[in-house]
Amino acid sequence: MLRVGVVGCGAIGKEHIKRLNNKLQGVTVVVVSDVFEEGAKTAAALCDGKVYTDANALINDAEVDAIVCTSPGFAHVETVLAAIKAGKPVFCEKPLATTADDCKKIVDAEIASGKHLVQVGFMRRYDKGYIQVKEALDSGEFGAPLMLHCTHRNPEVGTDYTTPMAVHDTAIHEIDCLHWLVDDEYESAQVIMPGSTKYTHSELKDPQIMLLRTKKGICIDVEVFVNCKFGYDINCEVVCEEGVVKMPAPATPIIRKEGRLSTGIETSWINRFIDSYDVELQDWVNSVAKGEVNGPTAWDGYVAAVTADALVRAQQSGNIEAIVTGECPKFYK
Ligand SMILES: NC(=O)c1ccc[n+]([C@@H]2O[C@H](COP(=O)([O-])OP(=O)(O)OC[C@H]3O[C@@H](n4cnc5c(N)ncnc54)[C@H](O)[C@@H]3O)[C@@H](O)[C@H]2O)c1
Ligand SMILES: O[C@H]1[C@H](O)[C@@H](O)[C@H](O)[C@@H](O)[C@H]1O
Repeated sequence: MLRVGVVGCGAIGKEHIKRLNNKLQGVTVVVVSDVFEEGAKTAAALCDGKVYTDANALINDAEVDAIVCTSPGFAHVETVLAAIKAGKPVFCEKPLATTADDCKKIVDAEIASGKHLVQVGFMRRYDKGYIQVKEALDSGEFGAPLMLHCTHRNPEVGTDYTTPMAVHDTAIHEIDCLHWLVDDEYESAQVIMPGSTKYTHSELKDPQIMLLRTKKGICIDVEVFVNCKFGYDINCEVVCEEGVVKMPAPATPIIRKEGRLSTGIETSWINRFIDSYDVELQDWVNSVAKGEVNGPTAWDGYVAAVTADALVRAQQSGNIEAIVTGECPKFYK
């Protein structure tokens, strides 16, 4: 039985504690920590776990075999580096860190440790819909992919959410999964800002159109609209030489009522990707037992952060910005 400690007991921390303890096999949460003690106590009640307010105490607790890091992005680097230092596997929610420099520190520390310890929570690689699109593209039946049209819409975000977060908190999911989908690397980034919705504030331009070009010349547009009001709406359509492949949305009943034909739209990430989180974390638990990392690695987290940095520069400059990640180290091949 893998004994896990969870660092950060907010929204997704509590979701992961429940799934690790009640749904998944071969794992149990024994300790939780949060800088906010009351939050940690509430989460501990979900798993009958021990409580710390200091993440380092949790990481170095002899009862903890592996760590799940679900604190805010800015706090990830410290926890992941401490886990590597302790020689313990760590599943880190996205983003791995909020800057490429911090992700590089994690990559360097993991390579120096000589052990594969870090997995990043890019759960879309485990999503049934994206996997179906990938299988279709990999079959070669549709020819080469030429363009991707994507949307990432949230009903609303908190008032502390700012323009760069549209990249490193939200579009980071597309940044990771789209180049994986088409098996290519990014070359450049650009951001176009339409007029903003009345539901935003002075520190957040919303919506934004993010454009990515890959080395093979594939052009990707991602609409990020985090106060769209109507739902949690994730779409991805790949235009190929010989057809178009569109990701299916999870099915909901089709209703006929009062002269209207309608179907539901998810309103939260919790439900939209609920199956992906289960599959992702079960895969992590299984691979940790074998001393492996099967899912997205620290290098994937670093590549995403370099791309995110270019998009943030593009938000500020209005120009096309280069994306240069360098060669993938042998350790991750
Ligand atoms: N994969 C996904 O779809 C997905 C969905 C939601 C959130 N996330 C990611 O999960 C992380 C947490 O997001 P959330 O929505 O649960 O945030 P949240 O604000 O609800 O929770 C964060 C928690 O961490 C605590 N915290 C802050 N600093 C800490 C520190 N240094 N050490 C320990 N705890 C600390 C806070 O008190 C809070 O309880 C973020 O990185 C976010 O991007 C991923
Ligand atoms: O942390 C959340 C989460 O990653 C969601 O999947 C994304 O849609 C939100 O924009 C982000 O704030």
